Amino acid sequence: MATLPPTVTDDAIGAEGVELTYADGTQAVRGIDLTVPRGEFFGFLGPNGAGKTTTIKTLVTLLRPTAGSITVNGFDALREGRAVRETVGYMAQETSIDPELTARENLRFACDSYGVARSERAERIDELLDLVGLADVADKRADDFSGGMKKRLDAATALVHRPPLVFLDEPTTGLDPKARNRLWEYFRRINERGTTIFLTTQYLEEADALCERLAVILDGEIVSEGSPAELKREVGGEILEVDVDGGESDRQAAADIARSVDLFEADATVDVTTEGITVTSERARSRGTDLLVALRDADIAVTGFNVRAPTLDDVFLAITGEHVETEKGSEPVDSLAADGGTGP
Ligand SMILES: Nc1ncnc2c1ncn2[C@@H]1O[C@H](COP(=O)(O)OP(=O)(O)OP(=O)(O)O)[C@@H](O)[C@H]1O
Repeated sequence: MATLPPTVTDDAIGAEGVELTYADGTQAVRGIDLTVPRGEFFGFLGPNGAGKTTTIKTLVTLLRPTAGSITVNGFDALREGRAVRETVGYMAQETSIDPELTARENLRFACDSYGVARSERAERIDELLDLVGLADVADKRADDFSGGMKKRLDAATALVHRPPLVFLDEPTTGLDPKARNRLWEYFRRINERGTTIFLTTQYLEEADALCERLAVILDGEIVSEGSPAELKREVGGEILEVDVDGGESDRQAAADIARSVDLFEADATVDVTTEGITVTSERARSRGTDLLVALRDADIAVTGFNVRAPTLDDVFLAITGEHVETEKGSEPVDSLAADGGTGP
């Protein structure tokens, strides 16, 4: 591991009142307080443009905050930027690997950049190739790799100096589920070795599967924080989904009935969806059939009915008023076949 100062706190990241306003006046980050304990797998969620990447860039000292204080691995990000950079790994959204070089050469180059001692390089590189399942293709050019393999190599280059804290900015965007799952395995493994992980992702099931704790950022401010289970509890009950035959006016009429009948608590939420309505309520399960009766009495044809526990997507919807956008309009860059066959 990279050397930490002798008087480190138990926190990998401590940020207070951090603000970042770009030169054109865009207030991307507006007063963020954040604590990430050492060893935690932490997730940072938010819609596009909410300020996730800007926050990461201030934490890794690529951007200087307009206000506030940041401590990373016990170092002051404003006064000890170099020490911060030496003790963190950063996997940016844009790949940092050189397609002309082999996997091994890319890692050698990263060792050079991070000043890894020559005597340690060969062993370190072999260990990382093994960790991310690229040992078999170590001497092939990265250009021939699938999207998933490139991302794994990219993650490995962020780890050559054995940083105790790694920032992963949307590391699985555009990958198919199989390649994504494979990366999750490696991230879990890195975390189990004691590395603190700060992850941003647009895939809520990814955050749910990996993260011990999450913060949601909206318009440059953290609006919610907690474990995935805590955030789901905040949604307030279960989700009753009712599919309704007919058009928008029928769905609207169904929603009006759900709001007017005395079945659900006052703060239950009723939303119109493309298929019908959803009711988020502590009584979703116990009063669901009563709602069906009320809808039938109003001559509204119900074609489907389901009660389920909230997901992080429901959390996101409740907090931001929108579902998470996933692919940003792009096709997955990976394919099942292209990612197979290497590593464990
Ligand atoms: N160099 C820049 N100059 C001016 N404004 C910027 C710059 N970079 C980002 N922004 C703006 O700052 C805000 C936050 O952007 P940021 O990239 O941090 O969000 P994000 O949550 O990471 O979004 P995404 O998921 O799309 O990457 C946005 O309004 C964005 O347009």
